[in-house]
Amino acid sequence: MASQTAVTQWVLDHPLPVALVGALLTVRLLTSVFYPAKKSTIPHLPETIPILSNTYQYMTDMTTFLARCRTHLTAQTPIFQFRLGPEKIYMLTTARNIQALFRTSPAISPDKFLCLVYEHVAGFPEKDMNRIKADKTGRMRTPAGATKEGDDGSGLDRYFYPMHVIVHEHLVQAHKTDALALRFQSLFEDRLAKRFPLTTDTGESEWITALVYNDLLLSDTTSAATGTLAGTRILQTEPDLPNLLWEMDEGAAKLVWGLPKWMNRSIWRKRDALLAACRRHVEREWEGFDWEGEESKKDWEEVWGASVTRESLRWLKREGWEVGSLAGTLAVMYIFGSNANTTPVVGWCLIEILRSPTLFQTVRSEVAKAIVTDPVTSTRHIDIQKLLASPLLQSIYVEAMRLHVSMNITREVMEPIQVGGHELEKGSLIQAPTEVSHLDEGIWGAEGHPAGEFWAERHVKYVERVGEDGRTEKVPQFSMTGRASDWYPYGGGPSMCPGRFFAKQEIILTFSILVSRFDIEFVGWTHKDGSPSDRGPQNDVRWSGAASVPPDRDMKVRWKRVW
Ligand code: HEM
Repeated sequence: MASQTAVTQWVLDHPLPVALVGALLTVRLLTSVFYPAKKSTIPHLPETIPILSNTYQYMTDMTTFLARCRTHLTAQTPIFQFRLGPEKIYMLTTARNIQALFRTSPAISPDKFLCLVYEHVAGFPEKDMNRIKADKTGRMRTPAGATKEGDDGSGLDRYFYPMHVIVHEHLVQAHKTDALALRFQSLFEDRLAKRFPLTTDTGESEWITALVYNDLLLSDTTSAATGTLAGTRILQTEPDLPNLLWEMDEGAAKLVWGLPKWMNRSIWRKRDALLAACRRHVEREWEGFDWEGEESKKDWEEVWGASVTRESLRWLKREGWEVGSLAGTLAVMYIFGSNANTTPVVGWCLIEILRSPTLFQTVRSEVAKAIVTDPVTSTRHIDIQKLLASPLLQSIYVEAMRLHVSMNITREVMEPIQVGGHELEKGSLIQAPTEVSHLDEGIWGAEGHPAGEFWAERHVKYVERVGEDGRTEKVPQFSMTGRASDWYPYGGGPSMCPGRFFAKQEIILTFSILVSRFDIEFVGWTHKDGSPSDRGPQNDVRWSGAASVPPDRDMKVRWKRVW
């Protein structure tokens, strides 16, 4: 009787795992009826209870699941399969297989995963979700499945292609990205000037003790990046926006796969709060904005921010999409998705630079080469193009992304396709976990610098060059030769992240501005609330497989602005 009560109590105390196991058992039963096992040469990921164990671990403990993937995915066995409930998933690695995944082919589509994001995270209304799900025509001008030559898809209700065109015109083109980077730089420096005012007597600010990640980056970088992409007006009318965004971030990875509302109401409430703020903004500003005027042609204006945001929303409205889809696009593509992925990487770059006094000084000298002084006003600024040319700074950026972006890049098999000598079944999913390729010792390991460790110079090589005086000298060069395909934090192929150029500029600019304009002293490691911690930060495993992974602890520093 006592043990029966204990079991009942355990069940009552653990509603989530119990409900999940119940649901999985049902799925298992239905699956064995509707999906009878077919013979396949692709090995299965071992598990104790068929379908259940792997699914449960995938949903509840991605870090351990990915650690198992790292042991099972090898050069000899670069692909295996497992079931995530009713879905068959192939997990794969090696540059060759990844390249196959990223090629433009009607047999492979990235849309299913994006649809999950639109539906569960961006909250697109049902009618619009049906339009997106019905669009099987891909991102190319010629619709996938076009039957006659010259078919340009006119007359079809397309979503992915027109959005692809807008995003590429306004985000990928170099002059657009450069304009965004300049805007970010000026908004970020304005924030810093307000927060760390220079005193008239010393020309420097007061010393301030603060947490690098939770105090500074989560507020000041977020405001500058949001102001750049989504405009500064929304930050004035919805001042709580940065908090809403980071509150939603706590559970966003769980939302993607459609976690039912009753299982975690607070995550849904936070999502709804961010979406509601964006919806209010769209409703408040739409009518008053002159959609034909001068402002509507600029690279940036304060109401919608970057032209990519304005043009995405303009297109959706013109094509009859509901206001909920406009708000979801603003919230998830241009506010949440961008901040939630760039900020953790900036955080890691800073943590690595500041924890080593030698690296801090080296980075400072490197950034100094990109500082330009105006001959008339004597004011200084950082020249972004010079900064981005630095081999060391690029290497630090690539290294932080390698170690701290963990995404299972997902594709759907639309037609049976051969990958790595195996035929993959139509209707199944393929995932390439960045965590497996990015931590591969054989690819990234170097003597004294194992793949799992941060090494600022991992992507710098020294090449001989004949100088102007005729003497041979060794100069540093940024290099990923031979391993570029094993680094894919931005995915690849037609759906490759179009924000990657801006993200790189934002990340390198942010840590360079802080390191060059501030004197900084390390005080100690802390928990997120500022209480002392006995260790430095590690990846916060709750984000594994789904995003850039933030640090689970923080770094307390004393700093003052010196210019
Ligand atoms: C470190 C920062 C970032 C990371 C790691 C990242 C990563 C990714 C990944 C992995 C994808 C899916 C690619 C695929 O399936 O092949 C993606 C898509 C996308 N990203 Fe990013 N991203 C970052 C920053 C940004 C920024 C700053 C923006 C916007 C300004 C952005 C906008 C988008 C959009 C619009 C898509 C969808 C593309 C499509 O469906 O064709 N991302 N991103």
